[in-house]
Amino acid sequence: MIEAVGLTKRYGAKTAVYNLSFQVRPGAVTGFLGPNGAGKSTTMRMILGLDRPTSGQVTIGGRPFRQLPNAPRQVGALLDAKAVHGGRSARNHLLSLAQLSGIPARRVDEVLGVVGLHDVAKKRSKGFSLGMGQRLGIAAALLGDPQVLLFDEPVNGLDPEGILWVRNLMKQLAAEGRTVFVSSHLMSEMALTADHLIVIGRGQLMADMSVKDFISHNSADFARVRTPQTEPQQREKLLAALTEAGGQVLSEPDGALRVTGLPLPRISDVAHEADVRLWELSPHQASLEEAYMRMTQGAVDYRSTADEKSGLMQQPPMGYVPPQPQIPEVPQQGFYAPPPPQPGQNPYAASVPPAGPTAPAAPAAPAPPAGPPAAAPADLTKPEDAR
Ligand SMILES: Nc1ncnc2c1ncn2[C@@H]1O[C@H](COP(=O)(O)OP(=O)(O)OP(=O)(O)O)[C@@H](O)[C@H]1O
Repeated sequence: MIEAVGLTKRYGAKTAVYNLSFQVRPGAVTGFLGPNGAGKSTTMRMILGLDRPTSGQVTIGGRPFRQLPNAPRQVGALLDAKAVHGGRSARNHLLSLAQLSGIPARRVDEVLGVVGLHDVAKKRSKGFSLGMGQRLGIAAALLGDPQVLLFDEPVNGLDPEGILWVRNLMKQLAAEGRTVFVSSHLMSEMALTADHLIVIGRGQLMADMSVKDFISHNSADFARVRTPQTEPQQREKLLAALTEAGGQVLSEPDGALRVTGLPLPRISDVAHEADVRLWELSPHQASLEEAYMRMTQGAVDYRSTADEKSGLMQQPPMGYVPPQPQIPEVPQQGFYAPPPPQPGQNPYAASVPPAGPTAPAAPAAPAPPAGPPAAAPADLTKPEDAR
């Protein structure tokens, strides 16, 4: 087991890891998640005795790494796949590591086979692709057949087949009773690989729970509700009415309201009672990636801004009509989100047929008036919120 207690690391004025306490247990894959710069690599380096904590401590099986007898036989790690002497062949690189730890040479051939590098074992590693380098790093971690394994972003640079291979390897190592600690910044990958999650942001613990719990806490259903953009007071009225009715209401960046805790028919009733017109009422399910981003959004170091293309914008040619998004028709039982109407149009005169198996066929809708079609965002008819 890996155990961190009050782990803190400062580099001058920069606090990379702050007061981090967690346990990584054997027999499970524990995902270590956090955005870029969250402190994952720093934590891993401290676990491996490569960086000294400013305060706190971290132990493996009750001892700091540097006090473990024959540590390479107990702990294997992939930290930086590029930390290889490029002039050496894959086999020679592993052989030199094996000799340092008293590991027999035949083990080198075994691990080369496990990671699929047998055929290129004699090639110099400087010619290796990123994915091959990752495989070589994983081979080095497996060399001593250790009980504790740490992998820092092991799927970086791997193709889909390689990613699946790493995923299965992690699971297999955990099923053999080993402690497997794997960092990533991708929630989607960890949801498929890990049993347990430790999430950090700006060096601090944000979540420590099983993947199952993370999913059940964070993939709740919610409704998106939109009122006419031209009448902001309607939105405020609805927000107050929904809160009063017991809903939890959050504002979305595009002005819509995200409502949890109230079923869609109740939201419709509340809006009707408050005399608020709705332009959208649609069911959604929060994705795990989104839940993770919400959790860590205040802890992101690098944020992009919109590219204003100062002085570089080209005028579209005369007569250019921008392509309109194709909106797939995904019927939602009983609900649909009509596109925002154009000024002067009736928002409910759209040609969407009523949903439900017994609904009569809708009469053919009249052709829309000439002019630009309504710019409906593609998410309006999606069952899940993919943004
Ligand atoms: N040697 C160092 N000197 C100064 N600052 C450092 C040093 N190492 C890391 N940091 C800073 O500490 C913070 C945490 O870095 P770290 O590499 O641990 O994050 P990470 O979660 O592994 O990020 P990434 O996913 O981008 O690799 C960052 O702000 C980084 O700039």
